[in-house]
Amino acid sequence: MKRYLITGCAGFIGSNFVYYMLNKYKEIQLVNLDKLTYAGNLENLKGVEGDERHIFVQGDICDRELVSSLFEKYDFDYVINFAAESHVDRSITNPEIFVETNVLGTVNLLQCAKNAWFKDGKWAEGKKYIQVSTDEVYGSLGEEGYFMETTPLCPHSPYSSSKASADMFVMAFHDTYGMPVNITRCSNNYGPYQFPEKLIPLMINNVKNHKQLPVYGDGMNVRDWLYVEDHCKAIDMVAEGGRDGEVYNVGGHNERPNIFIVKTIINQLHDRLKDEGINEGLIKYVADRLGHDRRYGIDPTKIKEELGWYPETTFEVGIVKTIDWYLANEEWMNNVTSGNYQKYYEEMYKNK
Ligand SMILES: Cc1cn([C@H]2C[C@H](O)[C@@H](COP(=O)(O)OP(=O)(O)O[C@H]3O[C@H](CO)[C@@H](O)[C@H](O)[C@H]3O)O2)c(=O)[nH]c1=O
Repeated sequence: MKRYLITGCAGFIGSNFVYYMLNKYKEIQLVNLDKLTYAGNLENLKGVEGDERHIFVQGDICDRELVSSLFEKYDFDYVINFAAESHVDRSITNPEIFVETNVLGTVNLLQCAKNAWFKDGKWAEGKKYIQVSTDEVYGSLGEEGYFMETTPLCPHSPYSSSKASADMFVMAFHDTYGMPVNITRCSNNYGPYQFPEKLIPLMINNVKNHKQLPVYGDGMNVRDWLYVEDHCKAIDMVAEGGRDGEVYNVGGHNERPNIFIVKTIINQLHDRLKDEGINEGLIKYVADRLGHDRRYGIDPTKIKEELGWYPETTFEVGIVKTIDWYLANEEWMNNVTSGNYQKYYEEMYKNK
C-alpha cells in the first residue's frame, strides 16, 4: 500500500487531490498536513471525515521536528507539496510570508525527505518528491506563443519569485544529491473549494450578493483555465509515470480574458437565479494589479505525449459545474469566509 504525505491538504487544490486519490485508489494511505491558514479549511475535507485511509495533522511544513517525525512514523513513498501561500495580491503587500512558506518550507520538506530516503549512500526504492508549481514562474506572454518546460524562468511577482525559487531548490536536490523529483507547473485552476479571493469564486460570491465586481486594469489580461480535477489527474500521473528530474506543464489551452470570465458568471447567474439585479452594471474597473502579468498560456504537449494526460473538462462544462457547486454550498462559503467551521473542526481534531 502506497503512503503519501500531502501538504496543504486543506487548501483548494490539495483538498481536491485528497478526494481524487481516495476515490481512485482503494488501498492507499494519505497523511494530510496543513497549517490551516486563512485559505486552508478543514471544512474542505468534511467529505473524507471518518475515512481511515486519511489522517489529518495540523502543522507547518517549516517545522523540522514535526515533518521528520512524520517521515519516521509513516515511511512515505511520495511527498506531494501543495502547501503554499498562493495569492499574488497578498504577496505584493506582504512578501515575507511567501519566502517563509514557499521557499523555506519547501527546503525543509526536501531536507526531511532526503534524511528519510537517502540511507547508506543510496536512495530507497520507489520514493518520489513532487513539487506542485505554477506557470507564473515563466513570467508573462505577449499575444503569441506558449510556455514550454524549456521556457526560462522569469517571475515578476513576489509570489511567482518564491515559487520559482522553490522549483530551483527542488532541481538542486535532484542535481546535487540525486533525489527523485518531479515538478508540475499548472495554469489557473478553478472548481469546488477555491477560497473566494481568487477571480472565479470571488465573482460568483459578489454577483450573488449584488456586490461590485472589481476588474483589474482593462480586464483584458488572459489566464489559461484548468478544471481542478484535471489537474489532480495530472499530478497522479506524474507521480506514477513522470521521468525522474523532469518538469511537466499542465494546462488545457483554455485561454480567456478576465472580462469574459466575469461576464460569463454574470450571465449564468442572471439566467439561473432569474434576478434582474444581476447585470453588467455590477462591473467596476479598478486600478491594475502592480506588475500584472498580461497573459499565461501553457503548452501541455510533453505531459500529453509522455503520460497520455489530457484535460477532460472543457471550460463551458467546468464553469457550469463550478457555479452549481457554489450555489449548492452557500454554507461552505459563509463558513470559510467567517472562519467558524475551521475553529470547530480544529477543536474536534485536537480531541481525537
Ligand atoms: C482577485 C481578482 C483578480 N483579477 C484578475 C487578476 C488576474 O489577471 C486574474 C486571475 O487572478 P487570481 O484569481 O488572483 O489568479 P492569478 O493571479 O492569475 O494566480 C492564480 O493562478 C496561478 C496559476 O497561473 C497560481 O499559481 C496562483 O496561485 C493563483 O492565485 O483576474 C481581477 O481582475 N479582479 C480580482 O478581484
